[in-house]
Order: sequence, then C-alpha cells, then structure tokens
Amino acid sequence: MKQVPTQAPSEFDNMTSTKIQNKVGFIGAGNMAKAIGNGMLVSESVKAENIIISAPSDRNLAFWKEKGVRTTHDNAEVITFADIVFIAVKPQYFEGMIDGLKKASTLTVTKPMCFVSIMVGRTVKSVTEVLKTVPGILGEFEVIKVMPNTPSMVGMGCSVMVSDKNGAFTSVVRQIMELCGVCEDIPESLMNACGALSGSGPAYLYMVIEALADGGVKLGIPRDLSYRLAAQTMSGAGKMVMESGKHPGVLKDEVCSPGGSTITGVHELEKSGLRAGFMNALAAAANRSEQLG
Ligand SMILES: NC(=O)C1=CN([C@@H]2O[C@H](COP(=O)(O)OP(=O)(O)OC[C@H]3O[C@@H](n4cnc5c(N)ncnc54)[C@H](OP(=O)(O)O)[C@@H]3O)[C@@H](O)[C@H]2O)C=CC1
Ligand SMILES: O=C(O)[C@@H]1CCC=N1
Repeated sequence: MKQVPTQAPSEFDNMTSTKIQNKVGFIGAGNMAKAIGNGMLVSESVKAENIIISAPSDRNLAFWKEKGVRTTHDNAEVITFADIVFIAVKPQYFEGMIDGLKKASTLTVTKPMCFVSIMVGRTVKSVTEVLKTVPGILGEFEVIKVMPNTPSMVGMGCSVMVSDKNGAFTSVVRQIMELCGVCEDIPESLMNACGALSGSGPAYLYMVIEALADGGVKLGIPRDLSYRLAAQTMSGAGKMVMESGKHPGVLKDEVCSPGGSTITGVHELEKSGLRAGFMNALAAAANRSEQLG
C-alpha cells in the first residue's frame, strides 16, 4: 500500500527536552518498543548509549542498531544494564521469557529496579509475582503498568499508567511516557477498558480513515488525496474536541446544517449502527484483554 504523504509538522518539534539519566531497557523490540524508544531518542532525552534492547531474532533489531542503541539476544543483559526495563513482549510469551531468565547463570542484580509492563491483560500483582521467581533478581524492584499506543512513534501517544504514587521510579516513567505524548494515571480496575479505548483505538480509527478514504475514492477523489483529507480531518476533529472545550455532540451539530448534506450522511451512519459497533468493539477488546491476563 502506498504511504500517505503528509506535510504536517512532527509533534516532537514542539517538545522541550527533559534529560533522563536512567538506563532504559526493552525486552522485546517490536512495534510498541519502537514507538516508545523513538520518543526517547527523537526528544534527545535519553542518550542512545543509555538504551538497550533485546529480542530473540535480528528481525527488529536493525532499527535500533542504526540509532546507536545497544542490542542483544540476551534478556539477562538488559536487566543487568538498565534500571528501568520495559517488558514489551506479547503476554503469551511472558512465561517463556521468564523461564529463560531463571536459567540465565549470568544474571545477578542487587540494584533497585523498575519493570514497566506494557503487556495487555497482565496485572501488576501477577507480573510482580512472576518476576519474584527469577533467582537472579535479588534487589528491590517495583512494577509499573503502562498501556501505551502506537502514535507514541510520532509524539502523539496516549498512555495510561498504574503505579505506586510513592514509588521511586514513578515520576521518571511518567516523564518517559510524556516524551511520547500524554500519560494519564488510572486505577488498575480501568486498565482493560482504557486498553480497549486508547491502546487498541488507533486500529479502529485507521479503519475509519480507510473507510472515509474509500468513500472519497468511490466519489472520484484520487486515493492519495482521499487518504490525506481523511487523516487530516480525523486529526483536526480530535484537536477540536481537545481544544474547544465543546461536547463532541455540539461540534457535530455545528457541521450539520438543517436539511443539509452532513445530516443526511449522519442518518446513514446511525442506520448502520456505528455507535453500537464501537461500543461492542471496546467491550470485546476489554474482554479479550481479561482472557490474555
Ligand atoms: N501494538 C500495540 O499497539 C500495543 C501493544 N501493547 C503491548 O505491547 C507488547 C508488545 O506488542 P507489540 O510491540 O505490538 O508486539 P510485536 O510482535 O511487534 O513485538 C514483540 C517483540 O517481542 C519479542 N519477543 C518475543 N519473545 C521474546 C522473548 N522470549 N524475549 C525477548 N523478546 C521476545 C519479539 O522478537 P522478534 O523481534 O525476534 O520477533 C518482538 O521483538 C504486547 O504485550 C502488547 O500487549 C500495548 C499497547 C499497544
Ligand atoms: O492487540 C493487542 O493485543 C495490543 C494491546 C493493545 C493494542 N494492541
């Protein structure tokens, strides 16, 4: 598929950089690790030499090597090097990853550490209990749960975080997430719901962009232009909700002239069950997160 060209300035251009001295590691080097790591690197808040990342294969490591980040296939090396370690593997692979750490004869750490779990479904308690079974992790550690999203890659991330307010690493982890966008504190009871909304949400909204663009193409708009118009319209509508202080229903009403074209389109969307579709999608995603935990 052709990439959608854009002239939009990066959100990173507006950021003031906060210097973070901690050594940060990632176990797992895929989409989400890249998105958070990119935020740290582009904002120049964490030096590349203070970051380490591991994955079993080389598939995703080239991206990091190019940026001067230390890479390894050994998860124990990440824990030995870093004091903040993001667990960025799929939840289904967590136990396998832990089994590897239990067997790692090179792993003996006594320093205070923080593990940031971004795994969908896994609770702070369950991650803490599993990490406690690793004999080489001998020091005190805290576990922070973060549910990020992939727009972190462009500084427009929306993360939620569950942490101990008095934890030694809480504020620096929040700072890291804020390098990639916004980060809200939530109670853990809302984690799967927030994951379904902001964690999974980009996928649903990309589908909306695709659908709007297809609608445009059907009406004769060239595809590239159609994607640009759809994406910018989505971005502008989000900004209006954030900045105007108006209820989204009021903003919708401002677009719908009486007897006009938009209300005619709104009627079709209501007939298609759009709102119920989104509500059902979020409920299904939250339910699946629960199962994965
Ligand atoms: N993608 C998203 O939008 C979001 C994802 N998340 C969470 O983030 C986590 C990662 O997801 P995502 O980045 O999309 O997944 P990816 O599949 O893109 O990446 C997973 C990474 O884990 C690596 N991996 C697999 N097994 C191990 C292991 N034993 N030790 C070390 N690394 C391992 C893979 O290695 P290799 O490179 O060799 O394949 C890969 O680099 C998941 O837990 C997910 O729930 C949370 C919010 C949003
Ligand atoms: O689909 C998933 O499992 C992950 C969690 C939130 C977004 N992606």
